[in-house]
Amino acid sequence: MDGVTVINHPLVQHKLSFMRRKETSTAGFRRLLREISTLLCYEVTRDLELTMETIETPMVEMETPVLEGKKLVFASILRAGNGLLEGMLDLVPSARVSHVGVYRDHETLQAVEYYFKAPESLSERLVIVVDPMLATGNSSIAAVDKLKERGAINLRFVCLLAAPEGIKNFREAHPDVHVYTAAIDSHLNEHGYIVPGLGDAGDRMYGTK
Ligand SMILES: O=P(O)(O)OC[C@H]1O[C@H](OP(=O)(O)OP(=O)(O)O)[C@H](O)[C@@H]1O
Ligand SMILES: O=c1cc[nH]c(=O)[nH]1
Ligand SMILES: [Mg+2]
Repeated sequence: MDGVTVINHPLVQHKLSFMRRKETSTAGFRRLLREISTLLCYEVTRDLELTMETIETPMVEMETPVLEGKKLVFASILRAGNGLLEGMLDLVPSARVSHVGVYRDHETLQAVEYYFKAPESLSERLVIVVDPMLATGNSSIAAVDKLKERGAINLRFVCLLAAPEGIKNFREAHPDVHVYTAAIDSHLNEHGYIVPGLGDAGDRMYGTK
């Protein structure tokens, strides 16, 4: 599918299967999400530009590659995005972080914004937006709208599960933003939940209902 990468690494698929199981505990779900996010981070950053830098090893001077440009930004869509954020920061500890507070109204399925904070100079940084679930796409579309409004121009979106409806809506709204997901599920049910899915990611992470 154009503009969408499915990350089918065996470890990602294995961990995702455990996250889907309804008997997986809150602690287990959180741990798996953190583990899986490091693998997703590895994939979403695999084509980052490098530049050569001169360093001295204990033996000699050498030219060696380092990441080019300003520190990247992880933009977490609250709350559930924080589960992906933590593992990504394990891998890229110097990244900047943006928090985008958006929840989905249960009746209308529209995104309701309640918080936004981002580092300076978004326009000069790669912004990797993270949220485990892409269902209708309303939340991620609203989050990317907001980040673009604040200057972001180079964005990628990473999730765990996507519904075909959400991918279509998101790609129509933001054709310039590549989507990375561990799986594309069958459909949305009448309440806007992904089927077969894994339930409500935020509730499963934090033990709320
Ligand atoms: O694509 P959509 O139809 O917008 O649905 C996906 C959104 O729903 C969930 O958040 P939720 O509203 O449950 O908020 P939470 O993370 O605080 O639980 C999920 O983490 C996404 O942000
Ligand atoms: O299946 C879904 C849909 C939206 N949000 C979730 O957490 N799960
Ligand atoms: Mg939720």
